[in-house]
Amino acid sequence: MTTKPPSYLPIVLRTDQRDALLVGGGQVAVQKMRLLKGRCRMIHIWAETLHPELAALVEQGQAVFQQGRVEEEALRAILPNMALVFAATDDETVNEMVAHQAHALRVPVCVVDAPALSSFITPALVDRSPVQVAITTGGASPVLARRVRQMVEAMLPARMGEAARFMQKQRGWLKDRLPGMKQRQRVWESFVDGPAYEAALAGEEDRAREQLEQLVAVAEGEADRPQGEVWLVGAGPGNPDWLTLAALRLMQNADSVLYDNLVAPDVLDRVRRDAERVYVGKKRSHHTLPQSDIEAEMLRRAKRGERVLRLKGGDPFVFGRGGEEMETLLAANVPVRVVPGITAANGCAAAAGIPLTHRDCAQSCVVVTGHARADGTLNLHWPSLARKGQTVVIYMGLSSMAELCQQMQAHGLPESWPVAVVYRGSCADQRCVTGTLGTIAEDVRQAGLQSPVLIIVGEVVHHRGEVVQAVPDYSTPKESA
Ligand SMILES: C[C@@]1(CC(=O)O)c2cc3[nH]c(cc4nc(cc5[nH]c(cc(n2)[C@H]1CCC(=O)O)[C@@](C)(CC(=O)O)[C@@H]5CCC(=O)O)C(CC(=O)O)=C4CCC(=O)O)c(CCC(=O)O)c3CC(=O)O
Ligand SMILES: NC(=O)C1=CN([C@@H]2O[C@H](COP(=O)(O)OP(=O)(O)OC[C@H]3O[C@@H](n4cnc5c(N)ncnc54)[C@H](O)[C@@H]3O)[C@@H](O)[C@H]2O)C=CC1
Repeated sequence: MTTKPPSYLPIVLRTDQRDALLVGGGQVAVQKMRLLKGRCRMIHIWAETLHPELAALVEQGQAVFQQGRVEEEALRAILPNMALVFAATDDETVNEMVAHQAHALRVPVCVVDAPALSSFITPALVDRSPVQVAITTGGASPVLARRVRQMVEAMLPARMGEAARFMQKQRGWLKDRLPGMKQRQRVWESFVDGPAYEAALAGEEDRAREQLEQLVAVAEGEADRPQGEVWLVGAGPGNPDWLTLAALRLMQNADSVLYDNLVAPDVLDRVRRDAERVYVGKKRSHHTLPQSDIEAEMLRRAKRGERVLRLKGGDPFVFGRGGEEMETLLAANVPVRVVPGITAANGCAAAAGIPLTHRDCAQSCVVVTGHARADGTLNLHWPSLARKGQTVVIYMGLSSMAELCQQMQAHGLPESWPVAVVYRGSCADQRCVTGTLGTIAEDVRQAGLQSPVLIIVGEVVHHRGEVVQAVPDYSTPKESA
């Protein structure tokens, strides 16, 4: 005969005015204590021995300790004062006895290693108080519950609790202003979907309040949709696992996204499905849209209320022209948020296993652009680049590689000076070619590398390690040299 698995109802129990009892003082009791701490009036711990973390809590007056073996009589006396009980000793018969007494007195009890004896079980918890997410597998797999918690942790902004508290504070006056519940609901939906929410998350109460007032005015039919915002966001070198949590959140919230060709398709896939996608290009010498048109497009969209995501490969402030875009937008009074991304120097170095600095050979690292001037020459200060003890990282340098290598040697570096060229670092089709100032131009030509590449010049290239690739479905890098 098969027994039906237990069913559980997740509810939210008020505990601040009640005490809780922990029977047992070991590692597992510590885990349960962390849940109770700050949520109950007092934690009572009954055990023979006490884990140092529990002892510290007793010291601080947040828990009281009763030392010794649990006794039935005394247990029955205190149980009715408890909101809940954990039986967490390593002695099965003791845990059973505690459960039995608790059931008799109808006090909720969790026996940590015996769900069958428990009237409740403990969920994994994501805490952004007052926002809390409890995860249960109904006892099927605590490790799975913990894994789900990790996923939810990554999804919820760190300061979500702050935004929730802000929203709570506004509910009183909002109810007076907008008596219709449907109307209020719509205002709150626009709030959490929009820049006001981002302001609340950032702790900018005044700005959030101002924007909420605007939404209310819109609901009352007294104003147009408020102005939008532009988010300048770095998408990193291409591996979607290397996006920041903030980038991912904004990608999920944007109304439209303006992206250039360095943004990997895997990254773009993570943008909200119904966001309008605008390709604004930028490959060497054939810009899809000139920079001024890109800026005008962002302005136009923000002015009509959109949350515009300007998604850039790498980092917006490292050779990304994010500085110019920010200045234009701010001059037009459009609010701008900037979220950094992993820039190609960091990303390609990590992906290729080349440290950018190393105590043995590189005390500094210089990043420069290898983008040539109209006359085809590079505008770089060679004496400060061609130095030992330093790593030089060149962005967009493929087409001027020959001049670069020649100038480095003309300014004092030996022909044997190491160079690495990384193509699409961190992406599934990443490649890395290594050589020297004397050979690399030919090595790269033979390997058939195209743009985009990042060039790393310096002895750190000798420290290159065969690192495990960051992209999970990726076998081994296609190698030459
Ligand atoms: C039924 C339940 C009763 C209860 O304790 O409430 C229970 C029971 C048992 N746990 C066992 C083992 C482990 N438990 C964890 C971790 C957690 N266990 C938690 C809850 C629960 N555990 C309840 C079900 C919750 C649900 O599924 O909904 C979490 C979620 C919350 C918390 O503890 O606060 C917390 C993760 C918190 C987080 O990280 O977010 C780990 C991993 C680790 O510590 O990393 C291991 C070792 C790996 C393994 O063995 O699986 C064993 C076997 C003991 C043995 O074999 O000796 C039993 C007994 C049994 O299953 O019969
Ligand atoms: N639910 C869960 O998440 C997990 C449960 N477990 C189980 O939980 C139990 C406890 O594990 P740990 O905390 O690691 O054990 P532990 O050995 O570190 O601690 C046991 C505690 O129980 C106390 N104790 C034992 N008999 C007592 C009695 N008669 N009266 C009062 N106190 C008594 C001891 O003084 C000690 O403080 C074990 O049975 C273990 O198998 C283990 C891992 C995870």
